[in-house]
Amino acid sequence: MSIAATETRPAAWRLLIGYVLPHRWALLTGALLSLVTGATGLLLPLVAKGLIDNLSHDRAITGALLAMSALVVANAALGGLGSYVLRRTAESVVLGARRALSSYLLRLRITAVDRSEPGDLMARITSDTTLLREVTTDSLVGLGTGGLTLVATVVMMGLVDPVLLGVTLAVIAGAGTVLGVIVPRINRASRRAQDAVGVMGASLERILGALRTVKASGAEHREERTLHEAAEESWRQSVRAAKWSAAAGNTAGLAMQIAFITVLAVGGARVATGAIEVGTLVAFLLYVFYLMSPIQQVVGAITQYQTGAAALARIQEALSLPSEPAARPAPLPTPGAEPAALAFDDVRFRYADDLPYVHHGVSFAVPARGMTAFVGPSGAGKTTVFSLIERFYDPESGTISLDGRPLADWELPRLRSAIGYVEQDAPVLSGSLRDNLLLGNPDADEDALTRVVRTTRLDGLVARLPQGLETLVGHRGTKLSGGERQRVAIARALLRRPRLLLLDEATSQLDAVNEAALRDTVADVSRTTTVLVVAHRLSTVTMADRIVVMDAGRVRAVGTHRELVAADPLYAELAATQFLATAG
Ligand SMILES: Nc1ncnc2c1ncn2[C@@H]1O[C@H](COP(=O)(O)OP(=O)(O)OP(=O)(O)O)[C@@H](O)[C@H]1O
Repeated sequence: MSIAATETRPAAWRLLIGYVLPHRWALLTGALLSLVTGATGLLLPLVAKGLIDNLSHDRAITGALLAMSALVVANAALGGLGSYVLRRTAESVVLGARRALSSYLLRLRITAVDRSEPGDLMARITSDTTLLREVTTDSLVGLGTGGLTLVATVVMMGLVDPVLLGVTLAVIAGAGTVLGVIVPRINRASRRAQDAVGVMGASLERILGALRTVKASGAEHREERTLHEAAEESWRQSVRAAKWSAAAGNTAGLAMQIAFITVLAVGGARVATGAIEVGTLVAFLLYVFYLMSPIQQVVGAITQYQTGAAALARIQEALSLPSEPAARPAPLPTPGAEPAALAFDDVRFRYADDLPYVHHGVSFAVPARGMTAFVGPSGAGKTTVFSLIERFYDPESGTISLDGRPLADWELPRLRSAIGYVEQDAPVLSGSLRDNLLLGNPDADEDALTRVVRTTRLDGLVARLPQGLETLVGHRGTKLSGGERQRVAIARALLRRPRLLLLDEATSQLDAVNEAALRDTVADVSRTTTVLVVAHRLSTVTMADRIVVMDAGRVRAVGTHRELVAADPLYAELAATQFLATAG
C-alpha cells in the first residue's frame, strides 16, 4: 500500500491513550476487580502458611480452611466479573477507533484516495482496529494489574525472606535480557503480517470490483496467485510473530521453573541450617508459583502490545492522510433558488507535483442559467473542470468562482449542496433503487421522487420491476443496464434541486429515444438551473447555449455550434467526423 509517511507521527501509544481515555473509568473498574482478584489469591499462601503452622503445632485448622474456601470463591467471582468488564471496555475501545477511522476516511481528500488502495484502507478499519481489543485488555490492563500484582508479590516475598527474593530476582533479570532481544522481532513480524492483510484487502477489492473483466480476460489464475501470495505472506509473518511470542512466553515460564528450583535448593539449605522454618519455605515457594501469573501477564502484555503497536501504526498512517475539515451537512437549495454563475480565471492544475499540468491557464465564464457544453479530444481536461468545481482538487494557481465568490471562500458542504454531479461512469451504489435516488436528498418527498422518475424515464423500469423502487440493484448497480444506471444517476442529481448541474457524459449509454428525451429534460432543467455538460457526441450538445472547446488543457474556443463550425477548425473537424459517422 502506498500510504506515504508524510509527517512525523506521534508514538503509537499516544493514539491508544486517545482511544482508551473515554473509557478510563470502566477500564479502571475492570483493572481494580482484577487487582482485588489477584489480592484474594495473594492471601492464599499466607492462610496456607497459617494452616500448616497450626497443623505442625496441633492447633485447630477449621478457621483457616473456611478462610481459604471463601478466598477461592471470591477469587472466582471477582475474576469473572473483572474479565467481563474489561472485555466490554476493550470492545468499546475498538468501537471508538472504528468510528473515528471510518468518519475520517469518509472525509479523505480525493488526492489521498488517488494514492491509496481502498481495500487496504478497509483492512485498517476492520482488521487493524480489532487488534486494539487485545491491546486494551491484555496489554494495558495486563501491564497495570500484572505489574501491580508483581510488585505486591515481590514485596510479600521480601517480607517472607529477602535472601530467597534476591535469588528469584536474579533469575528474572536474566530472563528480562532475553526478552529485550525477542520483543522488537514480534513488532516487525506483526507489522508485516498486517501489511500483508492490507495487500490482500486491496487485491480482493480490485478483483471483486472487476470480476467480469477478470473472468473475461481469463486472469483468474494470476489473480488467485496474487491473493494466495498475500495470504501466505500474512501467514508467514503471523507464524513468525507467534514463534517469537511463544519464545517470550516460554522464556518467562522457564525463568520461573529455574527460580523455583533455585529457591527450593537455596531455601532447603536455609531450612537445614535453621535460618528459616519449613512454613516460610513453603510460603515462599507458593509465592514463586504465584509470581508466574503476573510475570506471564506482563510478558504477555509486552508481546501483545507489539502486535497492537503495529496495528496502531497502520491506523495512524491512515489518519495522517489529507482530509477535508469536518463540517455539518448544508441544506440543499430551496425550490426555485437562483441558478449559479461560474467562472474559471487562468486556472493551472496538475494532479501531483510529479505529473504534467492538465490545465495550462483555463479561463471561461458561464452565466447563471442555460446549458454550457465542454467538448474536445480525450484527455483535454474536461472532467478535470468538474472535479475542480466540486473541489475534489484545488488549482495550483488561478481562481474558480461561483456566484462571483472564489471556491476557496465557500464552506465545502455549502458549495457541494449547490451542485448536482453525474460522474462519467454514473456510479450506482448497492442497495435499493429508492436508496440510490435519495442518496443526495434523503428528505425528498414521494411526489418529487415520482416526478423525477418520470422525467428521467425510469417509470417504465420501476413499473416492470416486481418490487418497484424497493428493488435491490446489486453491487455497483450490476442488476441495471448501463443506460438505466445513467438515468438513475441523473435522477439522483436532479432530486437535489441543484443550482449548478454537472453532467459528465451522462447520456452516452442511452438509446436514441431515451437520449432525445433526456436531452429535452436537460434543456428544460437549463431554463432554471445552470447546466454544464461534457460530451463526446456533438449531436447531444449542438443546441447548447455555449460550447467550450478544450484541447490539451486549454480553452481554444467558445461559441455556439454554428459559430464554432465556422470559426474553430478543431470543432469543425470533430463535427464533420461525427456527422459523417452518423450519416454513414
Ligand atoms: N486522478 C488523476 N490522477 C492523475 N491524473 C489524472 C487523474 N484524472 C485524470 N488524470 C489525467 O488528466 C488528464 C485529463 O483528464 P480528464 O479526465 O480531465 O480528461 P477528459 O478531457 O475528461 O477526457 P475524456 O474525454 O477521455 O473523459 C488525462 O491525461 C488523465 O490521464
